[in-house]
Amino acid sequence: MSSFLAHGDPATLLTAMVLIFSVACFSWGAMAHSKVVPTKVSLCMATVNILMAASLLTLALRGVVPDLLSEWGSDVFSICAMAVLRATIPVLANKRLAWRSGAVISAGASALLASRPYAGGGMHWHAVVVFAALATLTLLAAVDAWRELRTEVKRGMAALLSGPLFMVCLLLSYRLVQIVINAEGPANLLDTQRSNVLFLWLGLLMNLLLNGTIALLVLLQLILHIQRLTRLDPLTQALNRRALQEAIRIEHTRLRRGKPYAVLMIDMDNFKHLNDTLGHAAGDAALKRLVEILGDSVRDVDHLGRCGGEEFCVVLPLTDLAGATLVAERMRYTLENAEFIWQGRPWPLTASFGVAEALPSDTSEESVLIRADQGLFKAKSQGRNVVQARES
Ligand SMILES: Nc1nc2c(ncn2[C@@H]2O[C@H](COP(=O)(O)OP(=O)(O)OP(=O)(O)O)[C@@H](O)[C@H]2O)c(=O)[nH]1
Repeated sequence: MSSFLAHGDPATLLTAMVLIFSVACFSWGAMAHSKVVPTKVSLCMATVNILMAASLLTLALRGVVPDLLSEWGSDVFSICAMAVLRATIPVLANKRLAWRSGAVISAGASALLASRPYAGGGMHWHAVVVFAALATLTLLAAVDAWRELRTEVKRGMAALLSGPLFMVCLLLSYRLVQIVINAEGPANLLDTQRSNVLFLWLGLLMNLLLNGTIALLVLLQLILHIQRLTRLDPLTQALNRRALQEAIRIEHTRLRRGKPYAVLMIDMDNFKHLNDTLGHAAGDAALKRLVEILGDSVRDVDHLGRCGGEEFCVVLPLTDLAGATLVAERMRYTLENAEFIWQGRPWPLTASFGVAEALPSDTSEESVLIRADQGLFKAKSQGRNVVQARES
């Protein structure tokens, strides 16, 4: 394989790379125009490809224009391209551009590159600086991608999706080590030596990997976004009724394998009065505040959802009645003592809670929900702002 890849004309390979960058740039530009993909991401990726193509094209001007414009320009373009790519990764997770580290590394590397002349054996020093900067920037991008992905998908999937970026980083580090160890070795991309041609082939693969990985990450974000839209209540961002039903069904299947669960039914007290006094917008804000407060009392494995109106439900896996009652009591207390201010006017928020645990005799999740509902009804009839547990 490596002997096959070692064949090839560097100029042809570089031309192929420029073509790939141009096509990729056009595709990202088209996506930015269509607004299917977040515009910032597509524009950044179009910029990455323009800069990479510019880096290779500037190299072709060697001998025609002064060194500063050809070699130095080419190096700086490639470093800037990777800096933009690194900055783009957090944008995929709807965060801000991470441009600072890229700007510092690009500026530092550009200054170092300009500090020594390219002519007369200076090539080696410059290659070390370029590959060190590129490898560092790719590592930062890969770590960022891994970190963002870990919060959204399983560990294996995160490794698979951020893997190509780590691979590119390894490739660049390999090239760096090769240059450092072999001080006389080829540091010029137009060199026809076997190791350089092999590196160019890998570089071609690297281009495809970089663009392909980012396209895949964009696709993943779109899928996760659609999933969020179908699973979340648009007002409160708690789970919607359908997602809640699915969660309870799954927990009920686990009950048959000896894994208990409990359910809390929660209803905000005197919500109609709040709506009638402060207005519908205040009611909406109160629902959001309620979810915020309840959300602080649940674990990552719990499922908090909105059943409709001002009624909510929490599914607590691996929890018995006593544990669920404690959680409900903590929620009730926190809500009662939390602040809700609407247009400068404080308003007390309280809720009533019905608690039930799943019993081995429950043929379906419906029985658990009915008991939790009965507990809630009792809590309301006891004067509200109360937790009521139903044993059976
Ligand atoms: N602002 C707002 N109000 C809603 C929403 N969904 C339902 N409501 C209102 O919530 C109110 C529910 O009133 P009730 O069922 O009488 O409940 P309550 O006033 O809390 O009474 P208790 O539960 O007995 O304490 C109704 O006025 C609904 O119009 C919503 O999404 N936003």
